[in-house]
Amino acid sequence: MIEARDLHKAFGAVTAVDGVSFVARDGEITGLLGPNGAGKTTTLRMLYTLMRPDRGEVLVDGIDAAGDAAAVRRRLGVLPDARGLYKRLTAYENIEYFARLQDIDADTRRRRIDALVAALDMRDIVDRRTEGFSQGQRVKTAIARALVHDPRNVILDEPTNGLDVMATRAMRTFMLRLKQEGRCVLFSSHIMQEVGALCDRIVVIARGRVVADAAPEALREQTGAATLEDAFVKIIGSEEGLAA
Ligand SMILES: Nc1ncnc2c1ncn2[C@@H]1O[C@H](COP(=O)(O)OP(=O)(O)OP(=O)(O)O)[C@@H](O)[C@H]1O
Repeated sequence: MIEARDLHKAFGAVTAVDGVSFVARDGEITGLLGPNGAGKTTTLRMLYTLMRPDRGEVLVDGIDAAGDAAAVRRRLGVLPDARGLYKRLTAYENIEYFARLQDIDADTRRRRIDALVAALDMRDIVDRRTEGFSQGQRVKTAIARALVHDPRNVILDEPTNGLDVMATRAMRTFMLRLKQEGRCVLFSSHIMQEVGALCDRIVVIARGRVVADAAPEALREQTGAATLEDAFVKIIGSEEGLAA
């Protein structure tokens, strides 16, 4: 379980995150949805301990990130916005390097990497150096690397960004599989259809604040909109109206 409690973050005069609170539960997919610049990446960065909040708390499986960041990191698998692979290493070596950093023994390493390579359908690329990889191939490698220590909680920053239709579908299937395994899956997106199709819960963020937090169907009903996309536009529109 991942919990954001009243998170705040400013960069000079820019308030990126302004009191964000929500809970992402185990066995559910939670979508953080918002327009460009809403504060999604900044929120996720605080959740995965890359960035310290100015104020507020992050709890992962009840552990306070400010108190024990290392324990929180062990419980998290993260696909950051910058996918960053070692280009001279093969995909396998990239994944294995992270497994070694987590002190995973050789047998377990091999077993887990084989399982991830099969699940992500990356047998044809696993022994290639990552230099020159396509966007989709990079994302797969970065996800396998993020999950090699078998974390209970998974944070994905715009996981389908730059992927083609087939790769996007495969990514969605993979996320549903993580959910079925009982993990807590939290991802960011600005694509309404994607969030609507996948999520048990949608947290809508605009101008650094949570403006809605509900199941997709409830969100539609609350706004009286015909489609989720209309609901989203209504929610964001009213927020901007309020702030103007
Ligand atoms: N390191 C930084 N320095 C200065 N400003 C920043 C920094 N990181 C984020 N911001 C600002 O904070 C705000 C929120 O940015 P953030 O990247 O969290 O939004 P986002 O919702 O992820 O947007 P997008 O969908 O465009 O990726 C923006 O106004 C952005 O310019």
